[in-house]
Amino acid sequence: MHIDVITLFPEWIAQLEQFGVVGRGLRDARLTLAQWNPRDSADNPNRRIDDRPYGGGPGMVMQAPPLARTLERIRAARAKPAPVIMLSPQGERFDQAWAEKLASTDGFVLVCGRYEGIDQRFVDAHVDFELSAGDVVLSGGELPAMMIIDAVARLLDGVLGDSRSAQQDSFTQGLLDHPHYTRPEQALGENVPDVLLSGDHARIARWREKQALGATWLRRPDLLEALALDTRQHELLAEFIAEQGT
Ligand SMILES: COc1ccccc1CNc1ccc(C(N)=O)cn1
Repeated sequence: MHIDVITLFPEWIAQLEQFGVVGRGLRDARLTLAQWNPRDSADNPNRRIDDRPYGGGPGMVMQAPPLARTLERIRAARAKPAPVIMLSPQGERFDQAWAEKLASTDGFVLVCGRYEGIDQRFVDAHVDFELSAGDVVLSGGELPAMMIIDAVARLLDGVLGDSRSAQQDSFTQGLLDHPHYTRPEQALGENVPDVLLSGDHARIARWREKQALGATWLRRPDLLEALALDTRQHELLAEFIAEQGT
């Protein structure tokens, strides 16, 4: 998996190699990253790559030609053409399903805009997907890009310690996660739920699924709508709801 990132702050993206499981994945080359600065493709001595918006208005817009030349350099360096994804508040919401989709590709290009945005002619000519990290306006696409890189890297073989299937991430099977506890057994004046100390793995799995169903019902009923719960899950959720009143 190879990810090319077009960004005005290449050293910021390169920092991903320093930290955590994704950093190790990068150092072990489970996935590889390359950063491309559009300023290196500027056609002026001041390396300007933005200009004032036609039609007036505040701020600056990233110009199309330096971005297009940057993409040409990426194409020349890469064997196969890869999908071009631009991060923007106008994009489709990035979610775990998108992470799974991207993790099954050979790689992609991430375009990080700054300023008020990117000249629409670059978007029309070269961008395959516009993705958004959420309904929030940021100073640039770099943080959403790093979020995508992290979410995808975790899904690649050899990046997470134990096999990924052992890491029941929340959103697995479309539910929120169950609560987690660890030592010490007494902490902040509270104990650990007895079931987790019982050693009864079937009972523990049942409790965890019930908590995941309950948390989803309480916080994200929209996710629950999207799921076809089986009979057992309906019974577990009913039990959770019945206990809510107590
Ligand atoms: C006004 O900013 C832009 C406008 C257009 C493109 C890029 C930017 C850069 N900013 C971004 C980028 C992404 C997200 C997101 N929600 O994923 C939020 N802000």
